[in-house]
Amino acid sequence: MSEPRAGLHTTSLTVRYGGVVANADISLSVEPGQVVGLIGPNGAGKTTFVDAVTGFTACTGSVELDGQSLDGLPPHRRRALGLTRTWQSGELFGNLTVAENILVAARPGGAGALWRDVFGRRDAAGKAVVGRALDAVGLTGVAGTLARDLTLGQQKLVGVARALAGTCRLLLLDEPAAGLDSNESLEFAERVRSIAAQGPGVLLIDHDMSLVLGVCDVVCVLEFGKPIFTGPPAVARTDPAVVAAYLGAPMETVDA
Ligand SMILES: Nc1ncnc2c1ncn2[C@@H]1O[C@H](COP(=O)(O)OP(=O)(O)OP(=O)(O)O)[C@@H](O)[C@H]1O
Repeated sequence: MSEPRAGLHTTSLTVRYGGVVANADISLSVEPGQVVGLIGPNGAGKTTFVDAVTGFTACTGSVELDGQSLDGLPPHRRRALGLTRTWQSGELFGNLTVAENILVAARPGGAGALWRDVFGRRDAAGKAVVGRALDAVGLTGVAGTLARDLTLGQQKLVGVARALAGTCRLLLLDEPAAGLDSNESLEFAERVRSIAAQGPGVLLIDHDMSLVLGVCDVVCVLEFGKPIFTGPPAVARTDPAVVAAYLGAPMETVDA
């Protein structure tokens, strides 16, 4: 018998919203430790793909994580298996601390545990979860800060920390760099690489092409829900179909 395939694998994933085919026959893999970019024009189907993989929207085809089929599982079961995501809109609770924001998403143990967390009686296990998640995104000393008092860049990182807390085998980042300046974006790229180096595969959606083409091992380009290119960023930069559909002009490679 063959070994189960590690990582995320979709086969012929298709999503229809009425007459709109938002994802058409997408077969994509994200291996452990790999950063894969999913790019394309507005409305190309990127968020739909993340919604389908994470179980928030119905699809046909199949989704597999570390050899296990996720088909038919609700979002919380997929999350428990280590499939985690961020959302396009800033989803932090501004009037909770960073630690509380992380714990409300990651904390097993039901309402009693959550109640203790929110009212400050966090146990050692909860503190360790928060500490590990913040370390992974390089944020220190902010656990007790209210989320609304963080910079936008820090808020984005806390969103990622929240997705990493608990079990994370595959991280899906939906436009995590929107609103970041170029320095914050560079710093964010380093964080993405270091997260992948610790094990989980990362699927990155963003319109910041310097970030995506600089950080990803592979990019998949969608147009009208269909993959038109899957391959190395260096090739995507000048691929005629990618240039015509999305980039507008070939992109120069910039040495770090
Ligand atoms: N819930 C929905 N109901 C109906 N149509 C939808 C729904 N969500 C998305 N769509 C449509 O599906 C297509 C893909 O949208 P999607 O949001 O996945 O694109 P996107 O590539 O993420 O765009 P953006 O870069 O603007 O975030 C679009 O035509 C969109 O209008």
